[in-house]
Amino acid sequence: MAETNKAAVEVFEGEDLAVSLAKYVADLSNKFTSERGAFTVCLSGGSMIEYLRKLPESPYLDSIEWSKWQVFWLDERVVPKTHEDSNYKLALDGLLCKVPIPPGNVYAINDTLSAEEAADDYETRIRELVDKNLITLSPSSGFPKFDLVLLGMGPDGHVASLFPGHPLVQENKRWVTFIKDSPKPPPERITLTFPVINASAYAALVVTGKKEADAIHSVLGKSENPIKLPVALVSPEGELKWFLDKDAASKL
Ligand SMILES: O=C(O)[C@H](O)[C@@H](O)[C@H](O)[C@H](O)COP(=O)(O)O
Repeated sequence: MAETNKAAVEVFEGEDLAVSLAKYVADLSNKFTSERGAFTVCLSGGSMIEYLRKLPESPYLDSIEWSKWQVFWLDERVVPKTHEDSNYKLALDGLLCKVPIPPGNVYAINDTLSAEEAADDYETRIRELVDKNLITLSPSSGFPKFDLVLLGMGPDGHVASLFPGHPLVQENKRWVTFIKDSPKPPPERITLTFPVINASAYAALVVTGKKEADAIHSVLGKSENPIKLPVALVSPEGELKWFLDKDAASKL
């Protein structure tokens, strides 16, 4: 395992990535549920849910204290929850319907609102949970501190719905914001901002595939003039761990 700054980078073959990711998430769930009786997790769309496929299996199905999980989304598409493009639906079908997380602990985006309204609404709901001490604030930045954020990365180096060259990448006041011109369809999305991602206690970046190799090289490889892709701005207060497959790591 290689170390970069505070980040650990591991490259996996075949099933090993999903096996290791499940153990990583389960270990953090045990840590936070025993330390503070809750585990706040932010999910992504894309292939993340597929990579979490070992969690609803033995031994984790029985060993994880699912009732203590509080589930959020890093980003969501502005579509009905039943739509094929919905990140909520993806997580529901692939993970949430298979594990006993109380429905009240699952914070889906309100799909009856416009993008602007849904972003405001999601931020307000996170603020309410901060008031109830379910989510803490980072003492250094004042942004909400999730226990674990699970990030994917697109071939262009985007994370959540923070795309290269888009002004949202610089957002430094809002906790949750919206985009109406996402280069990855569908165009309307809401997303947590970088200060929230970077306040997290733990962050995992799960990246697989040959199309991602150039972006991975630009952020983790040795380059004289590294291009600042959004993924390069992931720098949590806590620990960052990269889970790569051989294709994504092929240019390192
Ligand atoms: O809603 C989305 O589009 C996702 O949340 C998105 O941010 C995703 O995490 C990346 O695009 C990586 O996608 P893959 O894991 O499929 O490469």
